[in-house]
Amino acid sequence: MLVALSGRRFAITGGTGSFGHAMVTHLLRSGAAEVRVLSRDEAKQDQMRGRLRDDRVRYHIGDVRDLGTVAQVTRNVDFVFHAAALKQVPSCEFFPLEAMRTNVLGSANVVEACDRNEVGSLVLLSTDKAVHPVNAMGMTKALMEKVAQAHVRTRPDSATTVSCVRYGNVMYSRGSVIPLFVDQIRRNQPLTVTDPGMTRFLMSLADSVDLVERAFTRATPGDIYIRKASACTIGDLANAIGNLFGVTPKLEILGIRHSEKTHETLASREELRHAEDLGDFYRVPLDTRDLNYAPYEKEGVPGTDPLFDFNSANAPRLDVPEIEALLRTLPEIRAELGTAMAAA
Ligand SMILES: O=c1ccn([C@@H]2O[C@H](COP(=O)(O)OP(=O)(O)O[C@H]3O[C@H](CO)[C@H](O)[C@H](O)[C@H]3O)[C@@H](O)[C@H]2O)c(=O)[nH]1
Repeated sequence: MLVALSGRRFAITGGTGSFGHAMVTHLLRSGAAEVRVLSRDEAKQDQMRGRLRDDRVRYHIGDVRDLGTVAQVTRNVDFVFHAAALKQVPSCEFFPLEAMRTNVLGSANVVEACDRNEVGSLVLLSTDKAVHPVNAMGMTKALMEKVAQAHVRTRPDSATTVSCVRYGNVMYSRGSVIPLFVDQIRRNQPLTVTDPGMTRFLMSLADSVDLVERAFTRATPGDIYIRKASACTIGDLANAIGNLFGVTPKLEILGIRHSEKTHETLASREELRHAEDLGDFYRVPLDTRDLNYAPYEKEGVPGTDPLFDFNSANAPRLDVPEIEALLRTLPEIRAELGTAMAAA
């Protein structure tokens, strides 16, 4: 139960996406007084309205690219979670300026609106692809983090605590590889694996929501919260999904896709140098040193970088049975398995 958050008012940008939707559901269960959902797609809002049937949710059509819209949605709310983004790697690659407009300028609007409306806490959703970015999606998310931090540096008197949470892959999110593999198994098709040795962090939606809650209630301005997620290889993931459905899947190897990394990084070694280890999480605090040139040239901090980043190759590695167990906790997989058993 979100004791600190119960009875409060929230706004969520991108509230109809997988992550936003899980957050809205969690906040309603935890006693939120009002949850405003800002998103562009009226059909998805309508579906969500039908599913949730809760008068505490208020739906706003609009785009984070418009400051006026965001300012209106964030008036008189206590907490804002910013999840709206262009997050498909290929579309951001083809249209990097569109990614800039939504992920960077849109995020700047959200920060500005929250500051003006004196929102208590704003949490921005980032991704492992923002660390040492190789594609436009990751680059714009990295800049989003910088926009959030620059705000904290330039407006230390702001009433709003601005922080970021950084995630790896959220399991079963829309358009991601797990629902794709499940669908391929259902259709009796080979599983299209890019590279069996490729690794990704795995996080359930429930764990993701938990990290946002922590940032809402405990972050200090400029923090980046990172969960120490476990990882797996894509080959093991394919086999684990096959096992769940009682098949030995055929793999069709595609090769690494455009602008894709073999391993993802959640925290760079430069960040780990000053990160606070909170058990299940890292807190990367803002470097608050004055950025005027004189102190920049003269004031260093003693210390050495650790040798390694925290990445999906050296993170705790889940084996096939462990991946199976994790997959079984997902409501979507349970529903799929129930249907598969009923059909058998
Ligand atoms: O047919 C496929 C599709 C994907 N993969 C592999 O499966 C892994 C996960 O792929 P996803 O497409 O599910 O996820 P990505 O890592 O490409 O990126 C996803 O996770 C990111 C967070 O890290 C962002 O949220 C992003 O929008 C989202 O697509 C990757 O190693 C990918 O190569 C396959 O093997 N076969």
